[in-house]
Amino acid sequence: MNAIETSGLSKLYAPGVGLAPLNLSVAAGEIFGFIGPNGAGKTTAIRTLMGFLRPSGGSGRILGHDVWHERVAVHRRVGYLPGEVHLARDHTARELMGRSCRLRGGASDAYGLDVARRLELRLDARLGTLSKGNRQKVGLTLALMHRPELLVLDEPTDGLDPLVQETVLDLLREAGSEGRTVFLSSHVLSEIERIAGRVGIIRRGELIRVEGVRELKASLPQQVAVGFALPPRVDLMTLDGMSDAVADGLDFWGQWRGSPDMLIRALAGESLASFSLTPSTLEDAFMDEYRSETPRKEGAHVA
Ligand SMILES: Nc1ncnc2c1ncn2[C@@H]1O[C@H](COP(=O)(O)OP(=O)(O)OP(=O)(O)O)[C@@H](O)[C@H]1O
Repeated sequence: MNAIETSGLSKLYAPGVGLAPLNLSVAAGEIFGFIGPNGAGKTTAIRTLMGFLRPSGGSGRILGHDVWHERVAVHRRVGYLPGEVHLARDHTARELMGRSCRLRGGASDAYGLDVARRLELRLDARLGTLSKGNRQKVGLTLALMHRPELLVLDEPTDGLDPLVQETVLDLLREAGSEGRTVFLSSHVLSEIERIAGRVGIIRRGELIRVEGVRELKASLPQQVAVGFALPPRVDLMTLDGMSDAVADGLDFWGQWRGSPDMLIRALAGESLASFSLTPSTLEDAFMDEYRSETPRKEGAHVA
């Protein structure tokens, strides 16, 4: 059974605004990254999946439960981090964790305390006095503490400093290696690239691409930069697989699609001062997707 399965699940706030029919399957044990620019529909999709928004059409199942009709069961089984963490100001993280354990029939807080320690969370501070980043740490601890089989996280590293961001990525990787499923949205493409196996790109309410991170990156050209020590005999521009090439004296830049072997063989008899072949990042893939879009009318983005 897939951890997440949707069939035409949609949420329209107004005609053309919101989430277009979404068909998505996320297998148990996957780390799936959900990426898209501001206003693309990530939070709408996540809140609809969690049963906080009533779907306008279609259906969805989380761990086998209907996302709307069985949302109580979904909430019991999923570790959820909302995009904005709202907490009772007068309580402390320790109190919220205690309450969460009691609600689960006296579940242990041992792992939660470990997560809180790793995130350097101040357990006894009044939540109303905490900074945005520290509130985020509380939200993360509450989402992770019962080792749920599915984590649904809306921008988990938002507002955190780089060291804590690293810790969050470690925690999510660990969840993945324990066979648990992680579905996270992020603007920080480099972090999705480092932990996710697959990504879905959402644009203007529509899921436009779902692909493995490796495949997505492999489909992109690599950036070539060559500095020749002596005038070259080879004309790199004519190589099959080279595009967007520019030569300036002894310097050459271009985009290479193909195996590095071929390029290195072509350069074998040349005298080089420098050579680099830089793999594309998820950021490049994302920008590529966005550059290829045809402009549509502002405000009318969902079919
Ligand atoms: N309650 C609402 N009522 C009407 N329109 C809304 C509502 N919430 C969101 N929208 C609109 O739905 C679209 C998707 O918004 P959503 O917040 O899901 O995007 P997002 O991808 O999460 O954006 P961000 O990255 O900025 O958080 C946007 O056009 C937004 O203005």
